[in-house]
Amino acid sequence: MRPFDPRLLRAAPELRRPVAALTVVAALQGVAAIGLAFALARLVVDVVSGGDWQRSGVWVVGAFAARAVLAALVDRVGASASHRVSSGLRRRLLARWLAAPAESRPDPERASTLAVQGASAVEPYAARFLPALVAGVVVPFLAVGALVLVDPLSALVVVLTLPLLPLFAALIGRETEDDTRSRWRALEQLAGHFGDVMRGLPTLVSYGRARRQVEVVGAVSAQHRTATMRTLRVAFLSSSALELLASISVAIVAVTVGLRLTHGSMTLEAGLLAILLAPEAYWPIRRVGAEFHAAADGATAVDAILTELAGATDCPDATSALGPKALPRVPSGQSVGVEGVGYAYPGSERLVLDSVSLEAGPGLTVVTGTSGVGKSTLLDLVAGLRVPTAGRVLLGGPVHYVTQRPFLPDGSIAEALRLGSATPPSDAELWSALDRVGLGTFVAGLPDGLGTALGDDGFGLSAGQRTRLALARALLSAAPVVLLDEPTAHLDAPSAATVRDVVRELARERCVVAVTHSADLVVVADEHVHLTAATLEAVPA
Ligand SMILES: Nc1ncnc2c1ncn2[C@@H]1O[C@H](COP(=O)(O)OP(=O)(O)OP(=O)(O)O)[C@@H](O)[C@H]1O
Repeated sequence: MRPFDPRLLRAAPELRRPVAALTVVAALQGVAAIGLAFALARLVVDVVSGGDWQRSGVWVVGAFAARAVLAALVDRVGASASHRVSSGLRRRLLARWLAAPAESRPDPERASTLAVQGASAVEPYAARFLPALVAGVVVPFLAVGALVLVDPLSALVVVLTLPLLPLFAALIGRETEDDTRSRWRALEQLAGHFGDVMRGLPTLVSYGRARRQVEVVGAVSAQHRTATMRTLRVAFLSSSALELLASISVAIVAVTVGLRLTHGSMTLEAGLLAILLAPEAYWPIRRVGAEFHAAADGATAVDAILTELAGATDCPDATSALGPKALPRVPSGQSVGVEGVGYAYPGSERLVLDSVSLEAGPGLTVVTGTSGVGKSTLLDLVAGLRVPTAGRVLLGGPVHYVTQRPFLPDGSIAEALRLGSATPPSDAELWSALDRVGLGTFVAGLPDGLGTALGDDGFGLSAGQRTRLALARALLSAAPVVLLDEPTAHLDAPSAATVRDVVRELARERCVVAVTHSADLVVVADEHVHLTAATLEAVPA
């Protein structure tokens, strides 16, 4: 866990300007702090000696005002940079995961922890810790420089004691590192377990096992709480240690100044200046220590996010980087070629597919096979979502893939339908596609029609309605290759017949490969291939 990782400036270019601005503002803050010390010392001397104290008073007020304005500026720059950085990192993480084949994506718990809490944890890091770090590097140099001119002996005391602060901070920081990591692990576990429980809640309730899960979630939360308390303890200890060290150092300066004032070997103004300037050298470093603990999660998250992004290829936007583009093309637009493909899931030696070959041209090709034989895996490979361990996939053009559980975004029905089209279809086209899949009357009967909001992942629709909505989306897309995974699953007989007609219609001008268990769909297919444990066999019509 490094206080600052230069990779962050490469991975989040939106941070470069704020960091440059913060460096300039930190230098100005240093100048204002030194100016304030000079003005205060002058004011005291003027008051004591009966000089022009009003003029020094104006300087003091001016320096205070400048410090306040600069502090507000730091807060503003930090706050706006933090929002831009966290959303930028989140966007890049998602683009990376969408562009990568399924095998090289992190598991869902890690992905959600990184993209949600991880990216958010970067906000205090960018908004508070980075400004403190920049000030911690710039201001002490200016303060010591001014002190050298005013009182070299005090400057020597500061130069000798100042390095102890970062040294102590680094030693305590090493302790924090393990605690913060274990806190993140506990958080990932908690997020993953909680997600699993929520998904499986209906099953758990029906088997009477829900109560047990409350205990398990409680135990994982307790682990997270213990790790958090440990981190906080170290943070408080660190702040106190740095505070004590800085106070002792300033006290040494004050004692040497006091002795020299008593002996008359130093003027009152120089003595006051030395006592006022010395803390200016320590406080920025103390603040770095305090903010580092507040932003320790952010530093760990930055490290994890940058490591994750380091595996990224150049992918300007998520959709364009999806698999099929990268795959070799076959001459005809509406065709798919699978040549000797083999596939084993990550972490498993077992080949789900072994030397499978398939050629599909314009028209409807259905793939059948017993449950679990690898049909969906084959479609994932053709869609480019997974990378074959052997052989290759050739594609005629962009692919539109309707999975068994199609994704519907949290938005309106119109947005869900327009998701798969490069040029957004008109409302009339949306209605026509809905009519063709038999959903026109249902959507027209909804209070907001096409504008009706769907919940996350199509919440509010039945499984069959979701499948038909996804099929309407396939109709609206211009992709010459359409892959369908069990398009007639979850449908009653009349709806299945409607979907069969739509699939046939799709197959008139495109290459449609449909995985199915439905004999009715097999009957209307142009080609039928049957996947057995290790191979695909053409079935005569
Ligand atoms: N994420 C995964 N990790 C490991 N193994 C998997 C994973 N997904 C599927 N499998 C295994 O791969 C094999 C093929 O699964 P696949 O979903 O492709 O079968 P399928 O023929 O489509 O089945 P169905 O007709 O029931 O949908 C199965 O034996 C399954 O256990």
